[in-house]
Amino acid sequence: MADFSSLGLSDWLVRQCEQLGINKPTPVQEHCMPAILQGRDCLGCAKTGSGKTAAFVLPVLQKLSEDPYGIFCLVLTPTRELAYQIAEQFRVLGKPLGLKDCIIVGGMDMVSQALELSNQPHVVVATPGRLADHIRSSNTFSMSKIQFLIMDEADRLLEQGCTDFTKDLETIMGILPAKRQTLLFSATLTDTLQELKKIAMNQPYFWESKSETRTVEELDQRYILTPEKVKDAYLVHLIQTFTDQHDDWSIIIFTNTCKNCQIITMMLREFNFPTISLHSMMKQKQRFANLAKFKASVYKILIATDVAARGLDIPTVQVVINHNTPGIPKIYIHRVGRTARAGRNGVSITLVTQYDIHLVHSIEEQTQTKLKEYPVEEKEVLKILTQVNVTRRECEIKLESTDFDEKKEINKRKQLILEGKVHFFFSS
Ligand SMILES: Nc1ncnc2c1ncn2[C@@H]1O[C@H](COP(=O)(O)OP(=O)(O)OP(=O)(O)O)[C@@H](O)[C@H]1O
Repeated sequence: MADFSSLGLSDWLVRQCEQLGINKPTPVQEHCMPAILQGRDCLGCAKTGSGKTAAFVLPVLQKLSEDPYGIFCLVLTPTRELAYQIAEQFRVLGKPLGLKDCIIVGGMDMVSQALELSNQPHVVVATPGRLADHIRSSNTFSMSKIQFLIMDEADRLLEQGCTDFTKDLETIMGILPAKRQTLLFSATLTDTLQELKKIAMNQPYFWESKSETRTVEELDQRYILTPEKVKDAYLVHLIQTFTDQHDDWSIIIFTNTCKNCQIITMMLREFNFPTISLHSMMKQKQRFANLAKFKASVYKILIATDVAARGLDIPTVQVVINHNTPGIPKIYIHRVGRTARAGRNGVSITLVTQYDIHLVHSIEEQTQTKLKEYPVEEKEVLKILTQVNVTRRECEIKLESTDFDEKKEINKRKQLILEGKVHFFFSS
């Protein structure tokens, strides 16, 4: 198997990798890095936790060290937390270079970001919306000489989901030079491959990990069939069992809405579980603070919406619980990919109601994996059912007495105004 030197990396970068325990290239690194170093565009599709970030960070740092200037590289990514994580990889691996990076994401102060942008950082890591805002509102920085455009979670950036990046991407592409290298990475590129090939036009090198399944072998994928009303009791029972058995485990629980995320967090706290939440209705500083506390294992349980489904790399996460069955198999692949990363083992448990069975079938079809039933002592679950449901109801009432729904409405309207769909702030 190749080592990093034989792939074309300089000794200083190989040493940096070794310091981080990155000794042998993973397949996505082994295949994509030489192509990138040769100056080709690259589309890399490899499973979750397989080292895609280093597959683009390392060759960019290598090229940057040969001809350092700012702004050399732009990385786009769909979520703010992911932008910080990617910037950190650049910073740690690029330390000997004195790398200057700059993170441009929504929810943070725009003035200080503008100042940082004008200081010509080597690498800018951004979410599309905020970067497009800067481009529209200021002329104090130029990206006309960037050598690399990287889209991490590229399929998400291009798909027209609830957050549609199309307009912002058009604005960004408008200021980038045509002569550049474009690198696109994701665990789920194939659905949007044709669109992505239009962005990476420079004879793109395409690499996809060959495997029968789309999830990693180290992941034990389970389901529990449950009536809707018993879901929370199963959840409490599962967490109780895991925390009784393991001191060092962290758990991520994915929920379908911000409100549900908030209620489940409140409910689990009533049962004295060390729980913290992450969703888009929270202030950005709070989001970062909560994630940092979870990463540091101050809190062992993170309740999150799909804002945390992609890319986050937290090695202590041993269990992912899907409180709802994801309607889109791709979302399932990213959610369960928060565990069993970099060769570690992990378990995912999806709570499935009778109305979700067809969703499980399409997940199984897409991932080419059969989910196995997770054995649970039903008697134990039924013992706590009433207490759990009463606690949940109490939490719902508590949340209703706050301005949570009102805030949600205001956020929605702000979004519509920003998208130009409404031109004034009306009151209902
Ligand atoms: N060659 C390597 N050897 C060992 N560990 C590695 C190697 N390359 C990367 N890693 C580690 O593997 C973990 C997962 O890498 P990374 O976050 O880049 O995965 P990914 O492929 O981007 O996953 P996702 O699709 O979920 O975003 C990280 O902690 C990273 O430091």
